[in-house]
Amino acid sequence: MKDTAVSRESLLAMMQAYKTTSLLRTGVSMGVFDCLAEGPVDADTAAGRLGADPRGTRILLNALAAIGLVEEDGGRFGLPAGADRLLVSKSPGYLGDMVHVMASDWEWDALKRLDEAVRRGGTVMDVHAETPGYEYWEDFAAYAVAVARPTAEVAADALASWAAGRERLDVLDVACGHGMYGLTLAQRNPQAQVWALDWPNVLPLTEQHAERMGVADRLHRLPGDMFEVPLGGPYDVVMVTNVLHHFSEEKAGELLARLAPAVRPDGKIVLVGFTLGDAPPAEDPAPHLFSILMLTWTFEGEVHSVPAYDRMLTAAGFTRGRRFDVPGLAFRVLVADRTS
Ligand SMILES: C[S@@+](CC[C@H](N)C(=O)[O-])C[C@H]1O[C@@H](n2cnc3c(N)ncnc32)[C@H](O)[C@@H]1O
Repeated sequence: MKDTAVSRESLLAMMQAYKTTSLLRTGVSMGVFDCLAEGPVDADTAAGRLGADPRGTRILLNALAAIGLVEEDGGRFGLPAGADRLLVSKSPGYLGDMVHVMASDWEWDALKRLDEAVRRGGTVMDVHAETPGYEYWEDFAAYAVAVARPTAEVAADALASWAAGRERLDVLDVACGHGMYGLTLAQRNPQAQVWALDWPNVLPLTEQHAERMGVADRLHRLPGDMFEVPLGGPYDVVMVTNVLHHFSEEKAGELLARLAPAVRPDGKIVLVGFTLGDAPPAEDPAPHLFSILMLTWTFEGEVHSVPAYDRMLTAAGFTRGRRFDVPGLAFRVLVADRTS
């Protein structure tokens, strides 16, 4: 049986977990893993390549070795299995960019004020996830692709046979960020046209991804507030991914009700997000840890349950969602049809 007792060791590890985060973030941002990608080197050589101080580099490399992100052997430092695939920027499985999101000052500064957010029951930040044009969303759009792409593939798979039979596939990607959800549909379906809705400061990033994915000629911009901007349409697919948890169930439901008339009668809505299940928090930690970020960073946001999503969907005029899991990630994809 798993030992769940709180121990001195577990508490001391928790108190210092931020050091691990800082080491990973520094290793990525200074290019340490790229510098070691060609093979092991000593600290002085690494310092020369990084343009950093030899003493600072030696201390950093030994600390990275202490947490297993680098291997040390006789004073030479190299990459262990996994780091070569996940932390070297040229690798197709590169995950390092996510430090600019998950280990960013934006998130850390918000979490420093968790106690105040708990007392108030929502954000105390002057600038936060609901601030129009928040700069964090530019970093998110630039760097969160590695996690979004596999989830977008699951969503595209879920729609594949239905989409293939359609002459048109007009897609509205609401709060699109990087745009991976709509852009993946465009890559898979040559008839697809994608309308990308987000704040004006984010859409240039979406356009860059569209260029890279070869679908920029089928991307259209809808800059503005998703609660106010004219939606155009109607659309065959409306995608609302990883944004409803910014709001209470009531406000998220209002957004879905606003979007519903923009969906063609035989169209579909696709939701993506963490979902809260019935398992105790210790058995399914991801949604609870994510809700902590929402508490510090939004007025009323938190992770919703699948029944809550179904309530919002049916109240807005959709069927309940068909649920698809994403291998290795805690996201769920929900696909629903219009009923009215
Ligand atoms: C967590 S990101 C989700 C991005 C993408 N849909 C995904 O699934 O990864 C939230 C996005 O919502 C956008 N956003 C937040 N509030 C918005 C609003 N009121 N109107 C338009 N976009 C908004 C942000 O700019 C950001 O790009």
